[in-house]
Amino acid sequence: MTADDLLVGTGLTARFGDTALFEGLDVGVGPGTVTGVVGRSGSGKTTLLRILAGLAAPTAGHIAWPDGRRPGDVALLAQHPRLVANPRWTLRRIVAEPASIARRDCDVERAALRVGLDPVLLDRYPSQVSDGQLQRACLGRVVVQQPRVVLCDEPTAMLNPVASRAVASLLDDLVADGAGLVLVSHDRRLVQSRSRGVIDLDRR
Ligand SMILES: Nc1ncnc2c1ncn2[C@@H]1O[C@H](COP(=O)(O)OP(=O)(O)OP(=O)(O)O)[C@@H](O)[C@H]1O
Repeated sequence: MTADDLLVGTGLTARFGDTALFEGLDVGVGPGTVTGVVGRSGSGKTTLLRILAGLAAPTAGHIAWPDGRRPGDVALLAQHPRLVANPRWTLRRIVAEPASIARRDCDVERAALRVGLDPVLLDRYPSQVSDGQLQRACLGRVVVQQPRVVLCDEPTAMLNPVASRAVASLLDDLVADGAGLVLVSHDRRLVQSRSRGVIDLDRR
């Protein structure tokens, strides 16, 4: 953790029944940095992201935004886009939603191009596109939202190697623009080559 961290987790503990996923975990997310999270399936990676996003409470410990949290400051890119994307919305509406919540204009086509999504697909519904295309639309939302902290759960799991490299490069761009990234992945190479620090939930 450093003095300019945007988001700080202190003593984070997650327990379900008798099972402790992690205990006393300290996490700092600084601007323009990547914090990696690795661990076997079921080790608690998604649980940790949900706690950092404020979507779940830790069993113990707390999270804080030292200089305050404003609306739109955090985006969670989910592992399974179909579970989070509204099936009744077009991709255009899905991508644009953060701007409409913030009551500002956005260039949806530009965001689509930035994440490698053919703008022709913007008028389709989630059931009419592939998992990888839907994942790019969810990434397009992050581009539109411009959050200070991006929490990514296995962002390349649904993608072929070419698309994975494109997403990794886009995440690198977001970090270069100053976002703090928490990157969960089974791919230790993807994580280790980018991260300021790596949290290994298998070693806790
Ligand atoms: N709300 C809950 N109630 C009970 N158990 C839960 C709950 N949420 C998660 N778990 C359990 O906690 C463990 C960790 O789940 P989590 O989804 O965080 O793992 P993960 O490391 O992200 O796994 P994967 O790599 O397979 O996505 C799992 O055994 C899961 O069943």
